[in-house]
Amino acid sequence: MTTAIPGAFHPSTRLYRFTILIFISLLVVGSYFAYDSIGALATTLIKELHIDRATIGKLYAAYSVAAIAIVFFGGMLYDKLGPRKASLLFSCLVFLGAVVVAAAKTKWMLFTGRLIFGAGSESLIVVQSAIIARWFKGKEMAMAFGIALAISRLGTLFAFNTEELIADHFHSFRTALWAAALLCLFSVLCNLVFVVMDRHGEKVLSLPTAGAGDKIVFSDIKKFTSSYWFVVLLCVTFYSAIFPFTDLAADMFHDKWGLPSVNAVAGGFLTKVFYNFTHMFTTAPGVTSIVIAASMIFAPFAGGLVDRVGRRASLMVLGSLLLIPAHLLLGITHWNPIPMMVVLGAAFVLVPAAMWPSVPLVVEESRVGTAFGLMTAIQNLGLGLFPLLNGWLRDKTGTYTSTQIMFAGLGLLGLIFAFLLLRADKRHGGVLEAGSSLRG
Ligand SMILES: N[C@@H](Cc1c[nH]cn1)C(=O)NCC(=O)O
Repeated sequence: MTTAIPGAFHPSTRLYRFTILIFISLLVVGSYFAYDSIGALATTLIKELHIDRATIGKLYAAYSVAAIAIVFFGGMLYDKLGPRKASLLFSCLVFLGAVVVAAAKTKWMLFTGRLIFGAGSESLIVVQSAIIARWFKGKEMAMAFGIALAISRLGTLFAFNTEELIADHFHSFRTALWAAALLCLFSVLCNLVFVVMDRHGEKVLSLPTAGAGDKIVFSDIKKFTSSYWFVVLLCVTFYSAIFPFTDLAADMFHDKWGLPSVNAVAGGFLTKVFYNFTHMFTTAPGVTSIVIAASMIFAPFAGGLVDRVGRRASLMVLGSLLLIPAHLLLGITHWNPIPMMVVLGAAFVLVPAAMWPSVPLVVEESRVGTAFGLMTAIQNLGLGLFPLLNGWLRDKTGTYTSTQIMFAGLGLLGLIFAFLLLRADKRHGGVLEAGSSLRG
């Protein structure tokens, strides 16, 4: 009798797992790009559509309202439909939402598009997290989350560094919004590759199939431990101090530091893109994207570190702490903003790299989709409310000082929740603080 040796691209190999990871990361690149198209184009949209900053905030709020309404059910749908059907459903919804935004002739159509887009996009991010847990639990999970975050955030980085350029080059902000829709279509195509690979892997490795989880009932939520709830509270305060800030940061750098929206340079479109990317420290959207760029470079390394040494709760304490001085200094001084943006980028590595992979460690496997869904729904309460407050405070006071103090306050709240998480984790056996060597 001969024993078959698995080939180099057998589903049990690292190569197969990491190839799947690339495609499930590309699955959300389009939606990350489209999400921040609005913030990246804020200065142009305000001018061309005659809207105020509060309306920019409202477009983000519309996204989050839809997400709050649907994302929890999206998590449950993942547990019911399984990764393939759920990801296809939501990536098509993302594409549809982006098309409606790009084609919008009225303000109401723009809001409808953001609602459809938000319903699909946040559910898709939940599905992405659950798929990573499916393929990487007990292996290189934090590193996988780190790589996925880094690749997904490519969408954000490109949005901030190309959207104004596309609008400027083609003399139309609408072309920039169509570029976002096109990238969402690319993500649907990446989804199809994932579907084929996941189906094959499921057969060969006997992975749990759709609907294998127990029936989800609302009362199950009561079974989540205090560690889970502190992770959720930290998630909402931490992300409220990052994304609602970047939504209008390009406008702040334009307004307070006088940075231009694009660097005017002669040549073709690609020359302009290349020049603006390599001079990102000199434009308002470029400086905004420093938070994203810094986080992208370090996310996979931070993930690898978390897998080895653990200390998830401690890293969340450190990351939350960094937010406070960075936001305060941006608000109350006219110092060069670049160092503060790099510090925010460091926080934006530490907390997410430790936080997202903590969820599968503190909830039962069959509840992972629901747990991510619930966490993302609650996160969106902040992602919906704080862009509104940010825009409204800026319109009312004429400066961004008060909004920066608000973001520093959110950092302080996050720090308190991170300390409470550290204490709760000690009571629950220290699973979050343990590294791979401790867990065996
Ligand atoms: N729920 C998302 C929000 C988002 C940002 N850009 C597009 N969607 C999220 O929290 N993503 C995780 C991250 O750290 O980027």
